[in-house]
Amino acid sequence: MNTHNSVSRLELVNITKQYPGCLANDNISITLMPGEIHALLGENGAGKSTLVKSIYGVVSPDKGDIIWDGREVSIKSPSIARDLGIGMVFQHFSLFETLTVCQNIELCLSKTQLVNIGDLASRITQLSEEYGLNVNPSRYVHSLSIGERQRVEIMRCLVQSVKLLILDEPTSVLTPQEVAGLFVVLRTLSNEGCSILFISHKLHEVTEICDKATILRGGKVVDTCVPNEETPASIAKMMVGDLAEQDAGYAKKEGTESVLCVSSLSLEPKQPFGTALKDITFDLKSGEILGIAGVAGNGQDELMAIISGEDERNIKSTLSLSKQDIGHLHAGERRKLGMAYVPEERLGRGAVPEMSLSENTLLTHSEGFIRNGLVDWQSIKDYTTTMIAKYKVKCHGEFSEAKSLSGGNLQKFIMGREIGQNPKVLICAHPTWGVDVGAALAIHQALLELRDQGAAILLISEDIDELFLLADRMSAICDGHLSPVVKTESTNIDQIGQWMAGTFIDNKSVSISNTTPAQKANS
Ligand SMILES: Nc1ncnc2c1ncn2[C@@H]1O[C@H](COP(=O)(O)OP(=O)(O)OP(=O)(O)O)[C@@H](O)[C@H]1O
Repeated sequence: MNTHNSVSRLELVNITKQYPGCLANDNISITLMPGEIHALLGENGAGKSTLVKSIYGVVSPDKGDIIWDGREVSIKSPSIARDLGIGMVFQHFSLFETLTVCQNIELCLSKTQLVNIGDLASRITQLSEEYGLNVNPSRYVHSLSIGERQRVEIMRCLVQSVKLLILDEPTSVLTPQEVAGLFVVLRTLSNEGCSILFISHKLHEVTEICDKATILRGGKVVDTCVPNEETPASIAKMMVGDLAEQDAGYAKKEGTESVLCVSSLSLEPKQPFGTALKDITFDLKSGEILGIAGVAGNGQDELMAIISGEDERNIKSTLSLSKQDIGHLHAGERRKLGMAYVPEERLGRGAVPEMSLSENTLLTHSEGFIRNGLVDWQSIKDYTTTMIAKYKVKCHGEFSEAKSLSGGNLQKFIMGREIGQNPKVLICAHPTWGVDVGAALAIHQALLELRDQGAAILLISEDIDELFLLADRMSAICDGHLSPVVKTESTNIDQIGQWMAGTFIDNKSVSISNTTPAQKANS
């Protein structure tokens, strides 16, 4: 940490925010010095996002003071926050999909900032190289993967020369190499005097990068610590009270008969900057978890969309479920055959923000809740209530709108809703994105139980540690090619890391999209 002077960068004094029926922040006081990297920790629903939204002017606190560079300020809107030098990267990104990266960044800059910057596209390219972000200013946001969108959000803050950068779970969608790259960026910013407020559930990262941590529970500060004097386990204990048992490793299983077969699947991308799938062949067996690792933007989205039926193009017999061709069926028909699906984007694709949790349940449970052509609302409500209890989803009840849930709680709900259907095949991206340690353990166990009951689970993730923990067989995707599929026990992180960079592809001239500088150096 480089504390350039003794005046604090940001001081929060007794911040309090009440939502109907929920005291989200209860008299929270925190001080951040210039250059300090400060972690904000706590289980799902502890009040972290609400607090940082108050700093960024998205939420207005009912009570409390914000002192910025030694003077009291009232941050009534994000533009005021940005003018002060506060930048924020949200859990759910706020980018316009139909605009380019450059246009998106331009939108949040004032006229004066634009004049000072001059040629914005060149500035983005320059910062991209300086910080190793690999952000192309002319690409359309709709063509970018989640990981790439996050880098655009970070770029948006860098362009504005921020003095405080707030990151809400920045690493949950990044590969190990990208996380390492991000940490280099954060350390550089810290050395330049920029303070960083970092929300994360990945405690080993907190102990690695953060100078201080504040732990919230039930909207209150319950503890503070210096992370590198702690262990992930001791911090977890501060967060959730009694220590959640750490994942020590689960027994690997061998699948039985093939349930989902993908054979020689080649497909042009639907989006202009998407990735073509190239001759993908694999089978997913009953009673196994198959993990597919990959750097964001290498065909994962396209593969998930075509398997789930979200991409409605008819791929004929290249896709079969229990020996029945399903390439021509739409998503609802595939669900009826026993397929469930958890997309990586929870708000918007995994759940409709304005609908209640019960209504969201109905959307993906085509079977079971319709009787004689009528919706059986009581059964839907009962099912939703059971899932809320089972996965400890913090909300007011089945009637809560999806958008009122904290990110981790919505993820728990979506996972529970899909697992609860006892699907034959579960296609799932980032199952524990933004979920706290205790809940991640519950989701892991639910996935393993589902596997042990005979379900076939396809896990597509950038979290390589989680893939090694859960998957029985592993593979990697690069530039739309799928690597060989091997037993997890017979491979290691190095090999999968190399496959993620495309070393298995015969044609050496293949372009590796979205690789970080570190990966390029390795490949
Ligand atoms: N707009 C809203 N209306 C009602 N309640 C809300 C609203 N936004 C948040 N809450 C509630 O406030 C509490 C704190 O939510 P917050 O999003 O701050 O938690 P969090 O610590 O960031 O959780 P996570 O780790 O899951 O992101 C939760 O119980 C949440 O349901």
